[in-house]
Amino acid sequence: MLIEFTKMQGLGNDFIVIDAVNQAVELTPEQIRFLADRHFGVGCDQLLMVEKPVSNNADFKYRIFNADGGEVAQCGNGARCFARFVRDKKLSHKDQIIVDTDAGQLLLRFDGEESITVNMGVPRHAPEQIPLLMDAEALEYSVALGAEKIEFYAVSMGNPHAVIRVQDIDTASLETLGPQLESHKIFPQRVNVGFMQILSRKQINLRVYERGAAETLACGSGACAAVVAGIEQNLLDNIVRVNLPGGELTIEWLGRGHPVFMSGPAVSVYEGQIQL
Ligand SMILES: N[C@H](CCC[C@H](N)C(=O)O)C(=O)O
Repeated sequence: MLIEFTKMQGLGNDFIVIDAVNQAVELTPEQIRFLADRHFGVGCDQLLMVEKPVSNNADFKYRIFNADGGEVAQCGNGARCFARFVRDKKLSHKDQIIVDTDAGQLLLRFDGEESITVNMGVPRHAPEQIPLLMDAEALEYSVALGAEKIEFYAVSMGNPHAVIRVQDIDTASLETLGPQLESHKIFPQRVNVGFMQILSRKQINLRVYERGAAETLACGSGACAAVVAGIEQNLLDNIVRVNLPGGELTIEWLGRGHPVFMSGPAVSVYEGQIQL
């Protein structure tokens, strides 16, 4: 099977994007792991499949696969790259695109040439992803990891996130705490782990150890989760600049019951073909 793809990135979070509207593509988890491999394959954090919509009011469906081959329901940086992809490929000329995902519908808007804004939906109450959320009022949870007691905020953006507040992201123990929390038994579907350093009520630094991909240069849904955590704990205002290792995102959230908006860039790097 010859597959045509576009390599894309959003703040260094990188993707293989495949048009599965105009080419018949079915990939096994093993094939996705091969494509994502940075030595033996193309290399990416996630692989995105662009498909025909499932809803009458949507323009497309898009599916997300982590580098470990697992399918997931949400990807913020991927949503922006998806929008750039369908415009560059002339699959849509609209300024606003509705896309079906396994986390519900997303609305994407082009803000001029550089930036794309995604309505990421309302933070979900998802006890199947995060059973702790059954205690809906708790703002913070804790878990013992070795001799340490780790406190975190938990939220689903359609995908599960645990947000740990740290004094300095450069000295945060992502390499140890990331994998330990990612696959901890309190997260039956595993979890993305964000490490948030609050600089002011309008700005944070963030690093994310992603489920199924390890640390990435940026995580859009992780940026949304971190801002929700900060606002819920009355530490942040409604519009926040999130500084990630790969660049900046602007996140806006008006509070419970409201959707989270994420704005940032999306870049096509090169076109490719690969024989599977
Ligand atoms: N690792 C995530 C999927 C990719 C999310 C991230 N790349 C983003 O930009 O939101 C998960 O397993 O839920």
